[in-house]
Amino acid sequence: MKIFSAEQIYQADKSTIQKEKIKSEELMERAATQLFEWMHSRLRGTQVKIQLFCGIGNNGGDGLVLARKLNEHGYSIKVYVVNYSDKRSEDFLLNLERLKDGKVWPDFINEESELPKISPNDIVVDAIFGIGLNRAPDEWVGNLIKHINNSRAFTLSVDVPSGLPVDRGPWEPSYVINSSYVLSFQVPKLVFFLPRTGVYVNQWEILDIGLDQDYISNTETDFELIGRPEVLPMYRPRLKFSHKGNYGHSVIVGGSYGKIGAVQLAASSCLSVGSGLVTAFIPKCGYNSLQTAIPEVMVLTGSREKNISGIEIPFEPSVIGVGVGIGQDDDTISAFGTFLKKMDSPMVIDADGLNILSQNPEMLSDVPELSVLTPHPKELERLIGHWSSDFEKLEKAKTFAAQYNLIVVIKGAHTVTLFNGKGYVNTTGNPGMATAGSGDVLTGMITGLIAQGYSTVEASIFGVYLHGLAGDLAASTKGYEALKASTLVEHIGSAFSELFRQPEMEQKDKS
Ligand SMILES: NC(=O)C1=CN([C@@H]2O[C@H](COP(=O)(O)OP(=O)(O)OC[C@H]3O[C@@H](n4cnc5c(N)ncnc54)[C@H](O)[C@@H]3O)[C@@H](O)[C@H]2O)[C@@H](O)CC1
Ligand SMILES: Nc1ncnc2c1ncn2[C@@H]1O[C@H](COP(=O)(O)OP(=O)(O)O)[C@@H](O)[C@H]1O
Ligand SMILES: [K+]
Repeated sequence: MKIFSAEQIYQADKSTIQKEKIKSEELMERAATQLFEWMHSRLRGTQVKIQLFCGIGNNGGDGLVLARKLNEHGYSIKVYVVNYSDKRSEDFLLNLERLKDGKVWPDFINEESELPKISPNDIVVDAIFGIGLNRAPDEWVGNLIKHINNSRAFTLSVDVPSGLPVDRGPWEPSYVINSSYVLSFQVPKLVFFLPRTGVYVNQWEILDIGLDQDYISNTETDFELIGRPEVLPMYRPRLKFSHKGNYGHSVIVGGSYGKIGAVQLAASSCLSVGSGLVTAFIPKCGYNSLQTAIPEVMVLTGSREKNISGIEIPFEPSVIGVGVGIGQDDDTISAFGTFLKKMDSPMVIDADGLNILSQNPEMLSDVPELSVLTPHPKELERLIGHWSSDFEKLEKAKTFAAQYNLIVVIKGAHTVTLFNGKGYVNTTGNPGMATAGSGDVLTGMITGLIAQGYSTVEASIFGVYLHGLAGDLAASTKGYEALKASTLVEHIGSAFSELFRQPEMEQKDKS
């Protein structure tokens, strides 16, 4: 699903209004009717107190239309207009009159007003600011936002949490609504998925307000949300008369004394994702444990006992995944540098492989083009330097990826794969995956997919999605805390099956 910028959403709005020959107030009515139906279908007339806080722009206008409809259906409502500016939008004004026609008179809140009482049992509708927010809210508005947050009432945000800009970090982090649920119009917003801004969004849902489909399909976006519909077409089926030679020979290079488990995890996930053959290249100390732990994996050892001091692979592998547990011994660093110079087909580089690159940036130009780098945020910072917001991070990482023609997979709660100026935002995964070795599993999975003929960018997007899905399936039986990286590997098979589960079966499972 495409993730639009604010400008693109305004364009989609305009294009819909022109094409359908409707007025903007009709689009507002349509959007707010969706909000109302969402609430009504859940509340079914329950007499809970609903406090609506509406700004003076179109986000506030949506709130006023919602208030009118709730009132018409007998809900117990209280409407506040947060009067932060005298530049009220036309559709806001129109709907203010319509609300008054229904005998609902909002209270106007300004700098001098007392903060209204909000009980934790109330429902708050947050329609103060939408995507039009373009500067820091005034202090008194910020204080009202803090007051709403402190109330602990269920807070339903219209389109976006108020105070959260959609194209940058917030000016003042405490002046943003902590939303229990965001009903976002037509398209998800990038800020929902980034670590510093996603924290304001507990849950979100898209309401389809029927914006111009042609505009939506023909407009290129900088980011795309990756769900099942996006990954399914990438899947490469296994053929009936195929043999192991058809699915590639992966090599995992890594490990050092005390960190052989990283290779074990990467190699077993590489096999589980379908690589035809897998060989591990490790220091001697890991030989027995690895051979015992995974009989299916072949093992090559270097000349040293405790670390890798030279990388010699006596055959032509389909792909190499390098770096997990490899350490940063001086000899390992120079072995890695020499190895990069020799290699010209894309590889997957993780963990200490990335740290070696950060400390020896001259090696970066030897990394084969279209290789996949899989940093967690700390490793990324070592590669591209410090950032002051998620947006700056993404920009810097995009520039870095373009400079070396690489794929950069920024791991996290919503892993973002960057390639060719575009970001692919993953939707699977859970906090149970914040555990030792889960990154090693991802490295093995991406490597194993490339071995089978997936392009490196597809392997990254598909691998990240499948890795998160394996995590979600694992968490559904193990819970978050007990989830171990090896449990992820065990769930790769069911993650594949889950990809093809039919929607009817989902319905059945829910009942
Ligand atoms: N296609 C869509 O997605 C639709 C969007 N609509 C609504 O329209 C909203 C956008 O409306 P607007 O463009 O009117 O903007 P907002 O309602 O988000 O903000 C109101 C206005 O306040 C001003 N402002 C911005 N930051 C401020 C600050 N810190 N202090 C004081 N004033 C500030 C700006 O001039 C802005 O236009 C969306 O979020 C959505 O709720 C719907 O009404 C119709 C369809
Ligand atoms: N809160 C989270 N939600 C979803 N996925 C997560 C979360 N925390 C970590 N992950 C995933 O787990 C993996 C962790 O990788 P990494 O930090 O390299 O771990 P390790 O070095 O221990 O292998 C990444 O793929 C990341 O996206
Ligand atoms: K809002």
